[in-house]
Amino acid sequence: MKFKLETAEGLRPQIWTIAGSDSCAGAGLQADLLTAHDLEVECATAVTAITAQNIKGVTAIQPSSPELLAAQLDALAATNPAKVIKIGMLGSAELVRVVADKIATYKATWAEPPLVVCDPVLVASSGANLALDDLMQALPALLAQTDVLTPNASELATLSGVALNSVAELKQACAALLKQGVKAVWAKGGHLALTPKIALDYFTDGQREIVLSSAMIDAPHTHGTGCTLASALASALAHDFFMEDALVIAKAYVYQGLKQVTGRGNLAHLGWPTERVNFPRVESAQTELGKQFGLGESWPEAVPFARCDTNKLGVYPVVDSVEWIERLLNMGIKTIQLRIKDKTDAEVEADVKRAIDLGHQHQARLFINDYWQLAVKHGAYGVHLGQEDLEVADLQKIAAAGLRLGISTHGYFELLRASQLQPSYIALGHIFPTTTKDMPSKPQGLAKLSRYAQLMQDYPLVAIGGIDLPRAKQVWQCGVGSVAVVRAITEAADPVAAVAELEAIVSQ
Ligand SMILES: Cc1ncc(COP(=O)(O)OP(=O)(O)O)c(N)n1
Ligand SMILES: Cc1ncsc1CCOP(=O)(O)O
Ligand SMILES: [Mg+2]
Repeated sequence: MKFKLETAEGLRPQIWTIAGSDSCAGAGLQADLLTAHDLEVECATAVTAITAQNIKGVTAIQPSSPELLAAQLDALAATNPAKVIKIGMLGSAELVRVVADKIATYKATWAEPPLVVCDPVLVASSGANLALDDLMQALPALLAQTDVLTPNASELATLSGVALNSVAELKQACAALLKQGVKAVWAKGGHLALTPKIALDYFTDGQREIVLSSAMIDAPHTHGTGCTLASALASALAHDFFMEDALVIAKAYVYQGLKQVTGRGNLAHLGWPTERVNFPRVESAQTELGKQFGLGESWPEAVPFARCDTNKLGVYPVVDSVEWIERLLNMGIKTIQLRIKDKTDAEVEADVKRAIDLGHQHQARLFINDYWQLAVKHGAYGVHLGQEDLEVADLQKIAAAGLRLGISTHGYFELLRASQLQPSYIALGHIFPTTTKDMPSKPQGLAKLSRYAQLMQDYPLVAIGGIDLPRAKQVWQCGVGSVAVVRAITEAADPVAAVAELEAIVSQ
């Protein structure tokens, strides 16, 4: 079942597009509206220009007056404050100044300052040059208000003054824009000569670098891809996805649309992306492209792990003592985890060994959290590791010993990156608020969970975090194969009844 992505008030989040009208509706505000609708946000518009164009090019432009643009923005600000503002074509320096001034005010005065995604439409993908010299001069004021800039190769080269003949120059160009006050740059590689067969995108905010790749699609037309990508990014950010998640959603949305460019040459708008083939590959320090980009973040190499004997791992208690392991195995639990925190190997070894032995006796899938060396040493069914654990664990050893591996993930990006390691299961969390573990992020909720489950429907998936008995049914309806719980069992007045109730839910 797919749950709706909506605000606490039951509304679609609000975004704005400040953009030009494209008469053929493949790009500009028309593309933004179609994208926003597909990605389940409400999109208000402030029109910067009316253009006459088709996929062959732009034949006329009539910019809005600065007063008219300002009036549109004032009208929207009064009743529809935006969570994210997407900026597209701004036909003149005066309009750039109006937008930069207004956004500076919103950022300074709104209770929830908007995020700004700016697609610097200097050259449309159809080839028409919409840039004006004085527009370039006005741009720095807008760049200073921009959270993510989404230039294509030629826009990036023009704005930074750096030719893009190498990875080093691409990075240099992005660094130059960060210096101008842009918080992050997402350089779109669709037109990059560096990797002709791969549509490669490079994101940096000066702290982290993300490289996403997809096979290049030989589409007859790419009109509107830039606008669509930026508005898809804005839409995903409006749903509170992390930046890295929003990037992969946007790239997948454009990719699926490009595969089905319409007979008239416009990108297709096909709804929320759900098919894994349309999602990009996440490059890492170990991959060919990752090496080319000098990605530093340590990330393990992919190794094939033993598979779980089922995709439906069912009720999955996560407990911190051998006593609980024994009690629950005696109740018939078949998937279980020993999760002891903050002790030395020597302190936990006896408990780990005892739990593993009990797992074998009951023919249960016994996972050890964190202590992977002890799990290997004593032959556990599997190991559970989080994102940070992956940076230090030796996955080759875990795989070579025939243990299963479960990995924690917290969104699309981590899910895709984890799936590239082909673990035995993937955990998705935290779904609801929890007091059991300090979580740096917000709970994911059912709407996001149902989308992850749809994307990875052939994979053993485990949902975790704040799942109590009343919520377990809805979590199960999202399509996961397992419900992992701590307090729902350990703090239940009657743990036997709680297990029975959970078992009844997962057998539906
Ligand atoms: C099934 C399952 N999912 C997630 C976790 C959390 O693992 P991790 O992120 O490594 O955090 P700690 O549990 O180690 O605090 C888990 N243990 N089990
Ligand atoms: C270990 C862990 N990882 C993500 S949430 C969580 C704790 C889940 O505990 P509870 O079921 O009591 O909310
Ligand atoms: Mg851990």
